[in-house]
Amino acid sequence: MTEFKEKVLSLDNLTMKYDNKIVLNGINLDVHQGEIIGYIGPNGAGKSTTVKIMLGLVEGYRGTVEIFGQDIANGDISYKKKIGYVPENAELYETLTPREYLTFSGELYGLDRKVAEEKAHELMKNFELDHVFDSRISSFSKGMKQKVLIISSLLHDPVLLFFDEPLSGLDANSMLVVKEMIALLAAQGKTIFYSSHIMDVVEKISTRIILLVNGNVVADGTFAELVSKSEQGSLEEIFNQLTGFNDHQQIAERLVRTMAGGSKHE
Ligand SMILES: Nc1ncnc2c1ncn2[C@@H]1O[C@H](COP(=O)(O)OP(=O)(O)OP(=O)(O)O)[C@@H](O)[C@H]1O
Repeated sequence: MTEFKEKVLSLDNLTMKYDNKIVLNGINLDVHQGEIIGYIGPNGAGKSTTVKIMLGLVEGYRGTVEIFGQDIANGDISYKKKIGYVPENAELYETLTPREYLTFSGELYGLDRKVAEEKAHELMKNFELDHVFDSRISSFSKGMKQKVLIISSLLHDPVLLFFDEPLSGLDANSMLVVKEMIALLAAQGKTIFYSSHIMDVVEKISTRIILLVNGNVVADGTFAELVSKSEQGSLEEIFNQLTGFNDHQQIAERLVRTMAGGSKHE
């Protein structure tokens, strides 16, 4: 594999509070070109907050965030042109068609209208969606909408991609395509920051895994390094161990007992 050395992003003592509650507790992180970072952690750990800060969507943090060697607080937002983002909860303009929506988002990133439209059509074909290029997005299934979002994040050929649960709603075949595409993009020197709760996918695609718990990085390394430190066989087991979670069985039993409580069938 080609080795890329350039530092793409750097977090130095990144700290964030909401109403005096610490959400990020001094994160230090350097990410280099070509890395696929699996950014994982329990619900509420601070993953989306980190990503939104890097995208310039959340302010009020402390510490320094550098992207492409530039402090994002310096007022120059041109770094965003080289970033692609698939948010977890996306807002699509559903009354538009993919032709309209994708051409518009391509133009926002500075592409020529015709180029954006042709590229969007080509990418839709790759996802076997060209037959609905002119249908309203509101009529699409969840997986079809997710594909439009992924296409929208790729149109301007970004060098840094943030994917938050990108496989959400995709069928098994489409998942394979996206996973393979991520590996190819990284091999070309693009950098991927991948957040997901699907541990076996993160385990397989990431070149480096970062586990965030209560706003602290508690593990950072390749899957093999994490396995050798924790003596666990899967990322799911490592996650359970490092988040101190081992009472899933009792919780499930409590849920099922509570569910039956007060029911007429008793
Ligand atoms: N705008 C906000 N105002 C107040 N608190 C917030 C805000 N956004 C996030 N938080 C809090 O910050 C913490 C971290 O949230 P964040 O969305 O970053 O977690 P996450 O790791 O992405 O979780 P999940 O896996 O559930 O998506 C949570 O306690 C959340 O309630």
